[in-house]
Amino acid sequence: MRKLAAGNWKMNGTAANLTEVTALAQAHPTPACDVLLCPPATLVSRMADVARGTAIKVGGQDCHAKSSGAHTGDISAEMLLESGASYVILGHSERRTDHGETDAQVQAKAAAALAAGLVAVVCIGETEAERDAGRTLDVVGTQLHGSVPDGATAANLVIAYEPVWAIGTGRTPTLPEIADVHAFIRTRLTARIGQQQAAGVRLLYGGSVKPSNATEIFALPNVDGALVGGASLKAADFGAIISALSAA
Ligand SMILES: O=C(CO)COP(=O)(O)O
Repeated sequence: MRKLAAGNWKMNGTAANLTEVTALAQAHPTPACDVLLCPPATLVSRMADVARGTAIKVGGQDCHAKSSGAHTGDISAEMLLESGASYVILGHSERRTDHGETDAQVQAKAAAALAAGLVAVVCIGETEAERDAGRTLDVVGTQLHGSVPDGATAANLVIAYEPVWAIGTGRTPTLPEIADVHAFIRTRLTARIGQQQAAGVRLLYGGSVKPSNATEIFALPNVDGALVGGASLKAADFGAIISALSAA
């Protein structure tokens, strides 16, 4: 499978930051992995223009489950596609927290993304309290089961395991802990969509991935890339992560 280095710019970036995309494309003209950047919705179209003809793919950070209608402030999967996106992040823990998104809503959004022809990057992960209570696999399994839509395949689904307590904190699980959760996700995905498809779904780790820890994380079995927040904003940092993944 072709691995995936995905950047989530979250609510960061204006047109001035698109110089980072140009720099990244120049530094990595033919990466040995897929490269994705997900800017705020306001920048999707312009980033897609900048990235056209390069190895960089562009994605959204959320979409509505419906393709159009009276939903002020929302955007649909079809709109993202038309803007030049080929991926969309769904069910990020910040969406689940800030907007109360449930597994059922994430699943409906993911179904809409697949129907529109986007690749859905479905995010799952436990809180610190859930990990401390020994409930990590229980929580991750429930989120996975509830969030993956029917019709998901290796080609249209990516899963990002992002422990909530590791996001933006500089803390990460231990390497064996990451490997355990990823193996569990692969097993559960196999039960959900079958061995052939599940084997090809990219499982990303996310949460405080940096150039300094990327190589050891990418060496783990069932880690097929990363979903990177803060370190995706600068071409130098994200480029180093792309190099680490390309070498893995
Ligand atoms: O939430 C994340 C990516 O979606 C991870 O963010 P950080 O890499 O900033 O910890």
